[in-house]
Amino acid sequence: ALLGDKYNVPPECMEEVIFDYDSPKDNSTLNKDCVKFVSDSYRKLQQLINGTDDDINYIRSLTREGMALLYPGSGREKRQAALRARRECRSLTSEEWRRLANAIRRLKFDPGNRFDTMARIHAMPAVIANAHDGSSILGWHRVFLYLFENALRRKVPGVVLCYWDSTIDYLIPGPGQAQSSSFSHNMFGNSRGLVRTGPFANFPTPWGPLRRNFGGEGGSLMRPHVVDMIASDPRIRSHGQIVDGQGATGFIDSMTGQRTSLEAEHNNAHVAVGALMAVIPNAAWDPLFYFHHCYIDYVWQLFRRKLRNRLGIDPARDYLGHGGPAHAPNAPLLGLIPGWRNVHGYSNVFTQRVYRYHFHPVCGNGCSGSTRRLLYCPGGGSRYRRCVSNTMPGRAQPPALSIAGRSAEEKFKTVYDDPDIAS
Ligand SMILES: N[C@@H](CC1=CC(=O)C(=O)C=C1)C(=O)O
Repeated sequence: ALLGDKYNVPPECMEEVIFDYDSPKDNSTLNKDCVKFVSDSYRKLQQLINGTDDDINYIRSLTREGMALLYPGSGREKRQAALRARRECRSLTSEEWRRLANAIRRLKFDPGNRFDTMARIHAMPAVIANAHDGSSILGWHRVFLYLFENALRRKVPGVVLCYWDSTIDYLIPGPGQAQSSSFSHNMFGNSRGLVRTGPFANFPTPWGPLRRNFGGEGGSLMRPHVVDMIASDPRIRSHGQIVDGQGATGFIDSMTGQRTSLEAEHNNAHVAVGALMAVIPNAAWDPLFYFHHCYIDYVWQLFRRKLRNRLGIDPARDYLGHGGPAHAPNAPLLGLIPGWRNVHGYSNVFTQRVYRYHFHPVCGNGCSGSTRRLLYCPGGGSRYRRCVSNTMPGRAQPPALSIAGRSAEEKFKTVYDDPDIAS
């Protein structure tokens, strides 16, 4: 378990990290060295993210709460709740989506603007180096999404993040991706220019009102066959093949013969959305960032599940440290939970104790039970045939799958064994 790990917070200091040592009642009983360890960690964090006292107090309470949820059994936590179920955003009911979008709006517009506090963590130079272009990208963003989700749940109890499976938009035939129902007022808002529709319309950012530039800067949405390879091809069996950075190898995309990785595909989707999303220090100001990263975390979970169930490899022990010193296994996981090292982002604890994923929308699960007519099943093929995004009314395209989508499904149709992913 993580708690006993020699690189973690000293086990005798867990109480101090998790619980509020500032309260007079508790303070007398705490180990003074641990109190120092914790306050030093937060002081460093404050310098790192250039935060105000107010920011840092907020992050401090968020990380404490996060630790207490991750480690039930330390005595004072609530009874363990059911795992949060993260789903594809378009399969939420209108009411579920409204509540989630509202939580994001409140995080942004309630006093304190914690939405921007979180975005600034992702933007700091040392964090950028730790969280991109190497092994730690996956774990760093997993922990970040977890804290962000907890922040949303403080605004609207019970909300759970959803993921944007952009392969569903990729599969729109012809040039219709920018008119995908993802970019309607019902979902993420328009894909080009100032975002004027949907719940994030006119979101203020340090670079002016939120804008997107879909398709204007190159890139590509997530490609279905690449996701299917990561999820199921037994030759992709090491984290070194799905991240970038020094020492990482990637894998050969069977369709193009080019080398790629999950990280590279993820970059391409950032660039496809364009504007703020295309630039690392700006990206987390577009709420789409969180839905896209939730999908990357989902695909990582498919990969982890393959490692464990099909290849007998514990994903938590496959932290390889590609990408240079900031990605070394025991280098600090910056900007998040004090005392954590990069390896801790690969822990199994999140999907064992906090959340699980619903399988992405395919014909065999009724497009994940979606009722909002944002998706359709193209018919034919196996039950794992992906649902496809509708385009906005009046701009409908004839339903047909791209060649890439169809051949990938034929090749990998038997490999998704259990449509609902427990851990
Ligand atoms: N800068 C990356 C894309 C990108 C990656 C990120 O992780 C991000 O947050 C924002 C953008 C590229 O050009 O390929």
